[in-house]
Amino acid sequence: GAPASVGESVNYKIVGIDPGAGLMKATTKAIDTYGLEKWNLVEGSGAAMTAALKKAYDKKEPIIVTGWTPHWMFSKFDLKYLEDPKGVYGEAENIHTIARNGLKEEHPNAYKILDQFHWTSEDMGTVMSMIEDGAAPDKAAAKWVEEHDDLVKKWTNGAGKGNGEKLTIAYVAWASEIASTNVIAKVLKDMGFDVTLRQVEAGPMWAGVADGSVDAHVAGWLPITHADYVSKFKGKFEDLGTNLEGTKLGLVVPKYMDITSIEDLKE
Ligand SMILES: C[SH](C)CC(=O)O
Repeated sequence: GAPASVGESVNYKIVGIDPGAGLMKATTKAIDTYGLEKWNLVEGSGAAMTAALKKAYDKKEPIIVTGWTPHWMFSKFDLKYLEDPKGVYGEAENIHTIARNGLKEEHPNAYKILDQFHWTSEDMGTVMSMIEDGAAPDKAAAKWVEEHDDLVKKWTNGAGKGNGEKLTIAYVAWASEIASTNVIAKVLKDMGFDVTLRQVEAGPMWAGVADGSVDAHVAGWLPITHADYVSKFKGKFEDLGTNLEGTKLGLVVPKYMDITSIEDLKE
């Protein structure tokens, strides 16, 4: 019969990640905005999405995933973002460091280090790739910190020692945040803080900072991606500004697929 449409070739499925991610909300909006009524967004996790991507890619099979930059998948696989002519996924965004109210007064040295934490997509990509290549996240972070003493010294500049002060940092198991969270945790530990990392979903990550059970997270995708969490917890956190600039979200496919736009999914 006629060659399968792209929808038929992937059973009208977009392979997503954890439901709390802003990327999932944006993709649900894209399905509606582009009139993709036959399509379904499959919930899962970052790891399940990359596993499905690898499985399809290795067999040169069609697949559409929710993707973001920075991510190691762009260096591992030959991928492209589908054009988003209706601008559902917005423009380039940034990642912010978010602290609980009171952190500055109670842990001024930790606050200063978190406030000064700032690196590039390339830096994050290096750590992400080490982890993807099999390094334990804390070992990859330690190696990167050791090799970037000049930059790390800017983060700790003017901050005193932690003297065993306890800090809890939450994160979601997105490849990007596994990398950044382990790096900042290593720097804080080297400065003498007793750091606990707590892996949670996106909602509980923001809620933890708001209720004070979490001291900070370095996973605030703003201004649009986490806008819902910002409005939900308005006044109950302090935004310390960006720790990384120039992120991107969207639908991602292997370059061997001959579609170029989200519009191409509509038959
Ligand atoms: C999956 S991106 C790292 C962040 C988000 O979509 O909430």
